[in-house]
Amino acid sequence: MSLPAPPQKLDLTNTLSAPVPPGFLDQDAAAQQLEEILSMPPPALALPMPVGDTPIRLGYPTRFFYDKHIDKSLQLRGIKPATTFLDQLNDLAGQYLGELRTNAQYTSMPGNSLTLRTRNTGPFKPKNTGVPGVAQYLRHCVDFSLRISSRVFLFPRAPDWNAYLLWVRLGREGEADSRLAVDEIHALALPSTTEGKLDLDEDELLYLSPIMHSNLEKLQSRSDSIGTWVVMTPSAKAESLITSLNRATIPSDRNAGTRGFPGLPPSTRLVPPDSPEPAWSTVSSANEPPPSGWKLQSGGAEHSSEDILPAATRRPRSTAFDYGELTPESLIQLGWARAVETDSSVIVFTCGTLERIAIRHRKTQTLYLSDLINITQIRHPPYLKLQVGLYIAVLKDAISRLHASEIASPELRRSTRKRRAPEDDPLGNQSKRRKVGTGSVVSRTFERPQSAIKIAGGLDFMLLYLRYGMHDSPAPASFIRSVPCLVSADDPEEIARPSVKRKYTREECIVVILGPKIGTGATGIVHTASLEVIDAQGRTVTANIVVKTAFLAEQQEKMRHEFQVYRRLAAHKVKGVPEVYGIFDDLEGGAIILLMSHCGSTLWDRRIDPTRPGLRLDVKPSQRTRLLAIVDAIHAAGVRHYDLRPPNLMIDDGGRAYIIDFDVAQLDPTEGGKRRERRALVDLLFHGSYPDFSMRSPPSTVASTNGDSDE
Ligand SMILES: Nc1ncnc2c1ncn2[C@@H]1O[C@H](COP(=O)(O)OP(=O)(O)OP(=O)(O)O)[C@@H](O)[C@H]1O
Repeated sequence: MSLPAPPQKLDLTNTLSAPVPPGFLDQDAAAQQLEEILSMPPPALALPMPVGDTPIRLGYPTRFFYDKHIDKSLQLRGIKPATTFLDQLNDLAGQYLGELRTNAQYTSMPGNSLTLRTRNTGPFKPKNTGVPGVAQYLRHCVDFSLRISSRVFLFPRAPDWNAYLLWVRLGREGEADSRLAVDEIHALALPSTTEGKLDLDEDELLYLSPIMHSNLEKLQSRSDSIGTWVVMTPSAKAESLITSLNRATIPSDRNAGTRGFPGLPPSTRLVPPDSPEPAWSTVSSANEPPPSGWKLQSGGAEHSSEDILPAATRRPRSTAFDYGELTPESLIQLGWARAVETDSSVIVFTCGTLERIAIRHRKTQTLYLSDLINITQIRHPPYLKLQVGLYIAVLKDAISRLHASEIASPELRRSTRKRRAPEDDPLGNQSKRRKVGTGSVVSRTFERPQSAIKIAGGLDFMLLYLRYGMHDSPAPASFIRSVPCLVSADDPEEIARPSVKRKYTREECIVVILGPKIGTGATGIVHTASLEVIDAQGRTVTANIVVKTAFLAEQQEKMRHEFQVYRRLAAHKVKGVPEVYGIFDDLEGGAIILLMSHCGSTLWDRRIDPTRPGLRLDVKPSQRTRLLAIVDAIHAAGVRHYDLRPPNLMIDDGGRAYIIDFDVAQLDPTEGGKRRERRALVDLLFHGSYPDFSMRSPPSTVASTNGDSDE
């Protein structure tokens, strides 16, 4: 069987010239034929067996760490059935298809264009294994549904059935974790240009109403995707999870376990509205009045007491993230968290054989679950028609919510954003953040506050709060120091592994408040953060820092190796690399974090005219000289970096240059290796020449210590 074509844009070139005049085509016969096409059962999925012996797990991805810190006003509070939802989707599809016939908009028999896969030729065998294979299968199955919903909802006057809507995996998240049998970031998307604008050509514009055009542009500027699809590989376990979703309860322990922690000043959050005219009646029949617009809610932690009780009093056996088994509860939590992050109203749980559709009602923080769908067997309504109704419902909901938020929050209309950066507020809201911590204790002396970093260097216990996007920790995570601060420790060679106390006072705690992500790499996710401690005079002193988080065992191994390299550099007093304030371990396991100084932005992000071929770096002569001096100092300390690329060369706000990212660096390299590395840096800085600008980090050679092996 032929593989599915990649998602196409509307191609009207062959059809523009010769639409059949209305009246010449039997509209009833055309509508009947389309119904027949939509009644075809999808083929069964024959997923190839994975090669090799990497076990794949139905576990919660590492995002679990972040999902424990969702703002209370956005968390799931209830689960209810939506037993009529599938019929409603069927009716919605029927309504739009009916309009096509009533308006005599069939210009050819649908079967002429939609014949490609109408014959049942046995099971569908995707090329890929695992979740990508299931995604390929689903894309194949719903190709007609995408074309038909594009036509009836967006281009009813177009003469043919080309797909405009896309069903995709969100690119910004990078590769899926190939060890997991679940991936929860598939969505519906509108095609966009490389500049992040709506991708519409002249022919498409011809058939798009000006109102719909403006709606789509606004939608595109808000978000690059709509809806949340949680895709699993088919198995008895996955089927049982989807089947038993309706019996899931809300877990009571889904936040970090720290108790008695200090509350942060409340932040004001704009909670986005539900649609005032939902495409589904299931939810509006709830007793609550429909929301009228954007609503302010206060978030922030609520507890406060003298003693802070850590989440655990012993270090975890392993700090590495352990996927664990998915349960119906955690599967729902996974879908809900992604829906909050992408501001989706619809969540589809699918494993290529069974499926459930869920609606997220924001106001009541409730998830409404449809009846179970058997993809190949469901006849009433048929699967393909159900999908047409679903895509229309998702679009209608997104557009209606767009209007509701515009009425209540006119400044959102002025959005000129081209493409949402990964960490832009996914709610599209302008959460007002107060500067945290300063002034909470009134100073009575004129002494200079002690440096926050110096004080933090002497403390072992840390409370980690998340405060950006959908995050506002209901409870902070408890972390314990596992290596010393390289700036203030008397003897950074000493590995300090403090034990965990039963309770801590506020003065004994470092408070770190994570802000948005600024980078991701092989080691982990990097955030800006604010660090706060109390000085000897009782004043709160703060510092802006950067925090790198590592979850999986191999990431943590890299991070600990990176720390050893920084320790060597600190011992040789090398300047021009990040100051490192220690690694801390999550007392509930699953994460370690490295605290370091902020070194500005990368030369890669600062390159001149990235649209033109060739690398043109924005680097001043004095910065070049400093970068070369830094690499000389690094080499003199007996370290070879091994990854001197533009994303690892930084310039801070004061114009000072830095070199970061030592996770693949090697100790005690050969002299020849150091010379070659310096020459490569000269080539990069003076000639913009570099082997492959899109190259990722070379594979880690952490175990070896004298590597010249990559040359
Ligand atoms: N100290 C810092 N100051 C400012 N930004 C930083 C700092 N450390 C990291 N970043 C940002 O985070 C990104 C990823 O960090 P880093 O390269 O250290 O991570 P990694 O996981 O080791 O990546 P790689 O896959 O390249 O080895 C950097 O490109 C940079 O944008």
